[in-house]
Parts: sequence; structure tokens; C-alpha cells
Amino acid sequence: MSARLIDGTAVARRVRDEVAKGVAELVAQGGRTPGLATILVGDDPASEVYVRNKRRACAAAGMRDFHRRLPTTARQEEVREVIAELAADDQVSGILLQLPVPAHLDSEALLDHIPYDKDVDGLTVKNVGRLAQGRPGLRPCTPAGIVRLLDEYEVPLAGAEVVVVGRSVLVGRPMAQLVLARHATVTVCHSRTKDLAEACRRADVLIVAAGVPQLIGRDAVRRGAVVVDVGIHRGDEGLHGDVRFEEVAEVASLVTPVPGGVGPMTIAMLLHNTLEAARWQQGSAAPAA
Ligand SMILES: Nc1nc2c(c(=O)[nH]1)N[C@@H](CN(C=O)c1ccc(C(=O)N[C@@H](CCC(=O)O)C(=O)O)cc1)CN2
Repeated sequence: MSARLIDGTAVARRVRDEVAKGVAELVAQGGRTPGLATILVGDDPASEVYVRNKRRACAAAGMRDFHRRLPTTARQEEVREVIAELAADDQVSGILLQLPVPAHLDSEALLDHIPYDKDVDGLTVKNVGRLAQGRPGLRPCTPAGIVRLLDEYEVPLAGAEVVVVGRSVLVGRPMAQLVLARHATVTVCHSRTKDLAEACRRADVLIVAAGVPQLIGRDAVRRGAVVVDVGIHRGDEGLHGDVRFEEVAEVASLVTPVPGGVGPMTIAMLLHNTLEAARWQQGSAAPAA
């Protein structure tokens, strides 16, 4: 392996420490303690783990933890009422609806009941629109975490060719917008891209969020490129990503591992967003772009 590893666990720890310091400062200045409300509908085992970890991280950063658990059979109206109750509570700075929700629920309609200044996932139409327009607002945690990782490793974005594989609302689309805001030249690839490997070989920075195990191999990576793997798949031999790590690490200059790359940044940036949201609600400017 010739690539250097991007250590997401270490950077996430730094972000969480910064947030804990920020929370302590806000409270010392007489501000309200930031509070995060997580909503979990159903009993998806991975979601249970993610929400538990979010709640623990929130408490460790000195924030208040509000949690609502609803059964798989919960109706749209019931979830909406829970969101409305949390929206009206000024102790709650951030509201997060864990995804995916059970199939009978309309997640987009639910998300849009979250007030945009409590939307710590950056998924409401208002925050998505603010991002598209390059205006301040709350940004989705995983792509914001990837930008932070690239900054920590001094990967230049202005003028860089960035290829994003995947167009999900949670990662691919906001990822493209975030690097565009940093003056990258952006290509978004997806399942109908004609020659995926050829498109990926353009990349100085290749970000893979396709949700397809081990989709990207050595043939899709230009020598010296930076490769960010957002996939998390559970196999017999543990976790792996959307990238064939061993192959890609032979040609890339920097690469994220799975686990320990992008994943830990998702929760760290959620805490960051919750602190930003609390400051915003208490009179500070909207979170910077
Ligand atoms: N409302 C949201 N739902 C979901 C989001 C989100 O950002 N907002 N993202 C994913 C899941 N997710 C957080 O919710 C998440 C995924 C992965 C990790 C993580 O730390 N991964 C570790 C491996 C952990 C493991 O053993 O499984 C890693 O990659 O090192 C944290 C959070 C979907 N839903």
C-alpha cells in the first residue's frame, strides 16, 4: 500500500473536543445549554446503534439529550406531532429524524416539519435551498464531515476535479454542492453513467457514495488521487466500503478506511451542527457556508 490513510477517528475526536469547548463557553456566557432531540421510528438494528452513539456523544459534549422512540407502526400524523412538540420546545436546539424510516412513512414530508434552524441534518427544503444558493445554513453531516477531513489533510479543492459517485439526498447531492462552493470542478456520476471508471479517472478527489459494495477498483483511480469511501457494508469478514481498498490504496495518495474514515465524522458534525444551531437560535449569525 502506498497511500496515506485519512484518520477519521482522530479528526472526529478533535471536532468533538472543539464542540465540548464551545458548549462550555456558551453556557459560561449565560447561554442555554444546547440540546439534541433524536427521533427513532421502528427497530432497525443499525439505526438503533447510530442513535445510541449520537445520544452518548451528545451527552459527552455537555449537551442535553432528548429522545423519542416510536413503534414501526407509527402513523405519519403521530411522528409529525412529536416533531411539532420538539419544534416548540426552546430547550431543543436540534431535531434529527433517523433515516431510513419505515416504508409507509413519507420521510420528506416529515423532515419539512422540522424548523430550518433546528434542522441539524441539513435536509429540509430550506437548508437544501440555502446550500444550493451558497447561503449560510445547516449542512448535511456526512458531506460536511468529508470537507472537514479534506481540509485537515490540506487537500486543495479550488480548481480541483472532484468526482462524486452517487446522487443521494443525504450524501451525493449536498457533497457536490459543498465542493462546488469551494470552487471545485464537479462531476456527479450515478447508476446510468456510461463509463464510470473513465469518469472517475478524471478525479483529483474521488468521493464514492454509491451504496454498492466494492464498486470502485484500481482501474477507476488516477495515480495520486485522493479517494474518500462513504460506503458501509457488513460482510462475513467485517465492514467494507464502496471501494476495493487494497487495490485503490496502491495508486491513491490518500484514502479513507472503512471503518474509521468518514463514518465517525457523521456524528462529530452532528454535534457541531447542534452547537451552531443553538448559537443561531440565541442570536448569533447563521452557520457559515
Ligand atoms: N438522519 C440521518 N440518518 C442517517 C444518517 C444521517 O446522517 N442522518 N447517516 C447514516 C447513518 N449514520 C448516522 O445516522 C452513521 C453511519 C456510520 C457511522 C459510523 O461511525 N461508522 C463507523 C462504523 C460503525 C459500525 O461499526 O457500524 C465507521 O465507518 O467507522 C455513524 C453514523 C444513515 N442514516
